[in-house]
Amino acid sequence: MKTVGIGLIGCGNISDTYLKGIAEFDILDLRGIGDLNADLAVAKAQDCGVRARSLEDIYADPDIEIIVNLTIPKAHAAVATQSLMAGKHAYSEKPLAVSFAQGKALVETAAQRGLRIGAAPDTFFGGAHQAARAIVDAGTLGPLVGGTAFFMCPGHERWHPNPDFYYQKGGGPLLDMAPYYITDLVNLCGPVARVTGVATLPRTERLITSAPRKGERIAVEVATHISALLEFANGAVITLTTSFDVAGHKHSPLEVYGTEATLLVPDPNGFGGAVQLIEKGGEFRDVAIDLPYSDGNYRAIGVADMAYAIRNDRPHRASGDLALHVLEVMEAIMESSERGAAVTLTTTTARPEALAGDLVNMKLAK
Ligand SMILES: NC(=O)C1=CN([C@@H]2O[C@H](COP(=O)(O)OP(=O)(O)OC[C@H]3O[C@@H](n4cnc5c(N)ncnc54)[C@H](OP(=O)(O)O)[C@@H]3O)[C@@H](O)[C@H]2O)C=CC1
Ligand SMILES: O=C1CO[C@H](CO)[C@@H](O)[C@@H]1O
Repeated sequence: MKTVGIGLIGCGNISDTYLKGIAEFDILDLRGIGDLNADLAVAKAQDCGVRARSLEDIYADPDIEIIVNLTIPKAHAAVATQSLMAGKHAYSEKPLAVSFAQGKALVETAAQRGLRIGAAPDTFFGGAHQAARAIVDAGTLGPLVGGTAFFMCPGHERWHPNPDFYYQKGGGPLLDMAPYYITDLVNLCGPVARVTGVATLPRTERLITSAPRKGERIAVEVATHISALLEFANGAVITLTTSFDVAGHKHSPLEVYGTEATLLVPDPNGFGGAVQLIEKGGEFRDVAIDLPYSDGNYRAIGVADMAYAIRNDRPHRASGDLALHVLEVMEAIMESSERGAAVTLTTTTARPEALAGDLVNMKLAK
């Protein structure tokens, strides 16, 4: 099958993971990397044995079909729009955009131009999350009733070299981390219909404790502790809390309850981990994970899926519609907090197809 040319824009912290991931999928042909900071792109290219190019050059290259956008959230929409205007399919890191209106415009632009738009997270392709999905699809849980989703930590200024964006519009624990949780929940339970949320901002300033900017302070523009109730279209009600203000906790990342059984799902910011099941009257047991992509970090599999989808003329899974729905859920949580009332969503989305049908010899190859 003809490979798909890839241009990568944004050579910061997460780019190494993508460069490794892109190299793992035969369908992807990386044709160049670029960054606003051209020196950074050159240094990264030298380290990784790839080619640094100017942004203009990447947008203009007819052999590049997909632009992978690893810039900070505030730049996602502009870079994706420019990619689409240059006739390229666009795949962005999460969130799709910093507002629902921006995300909607992107999805519309892609449709008008007959191009694809997609976004991270792609961790739901992971073997553990696909195994959890198979349990739900088999009906083992019975009708879904509810669940919990928790991401809570003391904040990313402890380790990220340039953590400002986590405290600006498009950041905060909700837009930064909830995409993993909400996307996996949609993968398992289907779309969300209505949300209620309460968001707080316990600290207006954060102290960077990571190198090289240790000691600098960041002004906080967004809520950093948010609790929400997600009412799914199928009737399940799931509690979600995301926080950058919690020293530690002992909740599981994701629990899904049905009338017949409870499913424990591992951290959706990863591809693997233990999936556990307890059926009524039984004991917790580990679910066997005999699916691929559970033993490492396969970020960029969503890009590979988009590339195969282009060649095989089928929908891609980490789609613009899915990312837009997730973005609307997050924005609605904030709106609910401001208004003190539940907010009904305007979008819905189909669950992404389970992975098995596109695997050949246990590798994504269709
Ligand atoms: N860090 C992580 O562990 C993970 C991050 N992500 C996501 O990946 C994205 C990037 O994160 P991360 O790598 O940490 O961020 P970084 O800040 O480390 O890197 C982002 C890079 O993008 C560049 N950039 C900003 N705006 C533009 C633009 N308009 N055109 C071209 N380049 C631009 C920045 O340049 P400059 O600094 O000069 O502005 C910077 O070099 C975010 O959406 C984040 O949520 C996802 C998973 C994990
Ligand atoms: O998306 C992300 C994945 O997890 C990291 C923390 O562990 C975040 O910083 C990041 O933005």
